[in-house]
Amino acid sequence: MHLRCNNRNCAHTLDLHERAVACPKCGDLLEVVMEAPKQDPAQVKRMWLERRMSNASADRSGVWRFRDLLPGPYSLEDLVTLSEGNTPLVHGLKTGKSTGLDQLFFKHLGWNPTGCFKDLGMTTGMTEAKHVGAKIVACASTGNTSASLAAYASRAGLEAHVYLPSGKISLNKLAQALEFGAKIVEVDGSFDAALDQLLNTKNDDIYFLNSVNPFRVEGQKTVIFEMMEQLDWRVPDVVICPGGNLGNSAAFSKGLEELKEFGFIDRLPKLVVVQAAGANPFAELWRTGADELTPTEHPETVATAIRIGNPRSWRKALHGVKMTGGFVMEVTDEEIGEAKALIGLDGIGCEPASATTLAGLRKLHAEGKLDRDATVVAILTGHALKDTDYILKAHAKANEARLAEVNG
Ligand SMILES: Cc1ncc(COP(=O)(O)O)c(C=O)c1O
Ligand SMILES: N[C@@H](CCOP(=O)(O)O)C(=O)O
Repeated sequence: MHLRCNNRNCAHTLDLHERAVACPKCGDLLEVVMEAPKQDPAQVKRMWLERRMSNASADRSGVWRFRDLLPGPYSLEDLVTLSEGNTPLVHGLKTGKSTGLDQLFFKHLGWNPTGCFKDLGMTTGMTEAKHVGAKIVACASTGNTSASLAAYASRAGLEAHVYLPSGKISLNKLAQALEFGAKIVEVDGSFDAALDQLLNTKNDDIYFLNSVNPFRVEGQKTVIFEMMEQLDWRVPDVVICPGGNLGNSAAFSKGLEELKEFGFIDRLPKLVVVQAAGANPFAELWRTGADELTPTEHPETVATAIRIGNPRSWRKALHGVKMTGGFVMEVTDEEIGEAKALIGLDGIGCEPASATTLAGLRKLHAEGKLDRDATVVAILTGHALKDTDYILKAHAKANEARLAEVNG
């Protein structure tokens, strides 16, 4: 197992535990090159399931029970874990009807310890940070990464610094970062500016834990392993997820590629990535077929988690979308709001960014592009209570409209 530059023309390799987030030769992102497990896929699948029944801390984690396809080896006592993962696949009822799909499932990653998928990448990233002797861990964030980093850092006994676009993140997420003891650095400008500022910080004591860190991607790819297990290894037709900084899309692509390469599955679902229309550089790249991504200078959307103009993992994500025969699309804030309300009425709930998935599916259905018999897994990335301000404002607006109707 080692690190390799993601640029196939460079393919520079580094030792697995070298502390780098970019290739020292060409500056592209790095990835962990995984080796096939020693046992055959059927044996590994059985082992993964059996671990769910075990009481050992490493096995209770819905990330580390897949450790045969994760970086390591780490001593099991050294894993920084909060028993993340093991999130359900929930059948979409009203939401299914609204998309004409009988087999619509939500993989709800918002039901993780800090209410977001970031925990899956943070357990692997923080374990590696501890392994290489880091003292300070840091990230830029639209809110969720900072909450998760803060929680896992306190679990690991490390100092957490979080760089946040001032006044631009949900207070619920800020409250989490404070609760878990992070040091807050407010940055004037967008998330992209905050990430630039952090990445340009010349401080060797700081260990970066945004999804540009390949160890984050490793944990997040286990979503695919768990989803396949829950579907009894029947490959769905579509996996649809929101696109912000594109760490998740990159991770899902890697998870799918490894399962296919190592003989766990024999075909791939289409990976569909949905962006908000006001923060859509990846959707634009897809639409125009350009070779390079042009960042959106002033990204704007109600879905603050994906208010991102310069997604760093776009090359990895593009590889995955192309490899699976998928595509990239965008939805408006209004469409996000309608979809979010429907997910709420299904008794599930999610934060605005997550609702891009259902909004995308509703759009595809309206265009006649969804097959009723298709099995579709929509990835919900954050819990409903992550952005209560959005919910209260949306309901105040709905009440005003109702009152206006009653009063003629
Ligand atoms: C709730 C939520 N959904 C979606 C995303 C987008 O994920 P990614 O940045 O991995 O594309 C983020 C953060 O970026 C998020 O916090
Ligand atoms: N939505 C994210 C943005 C950056 O996340 P990362 O996964 O690239 O670290 C957040 O919550 O900050």
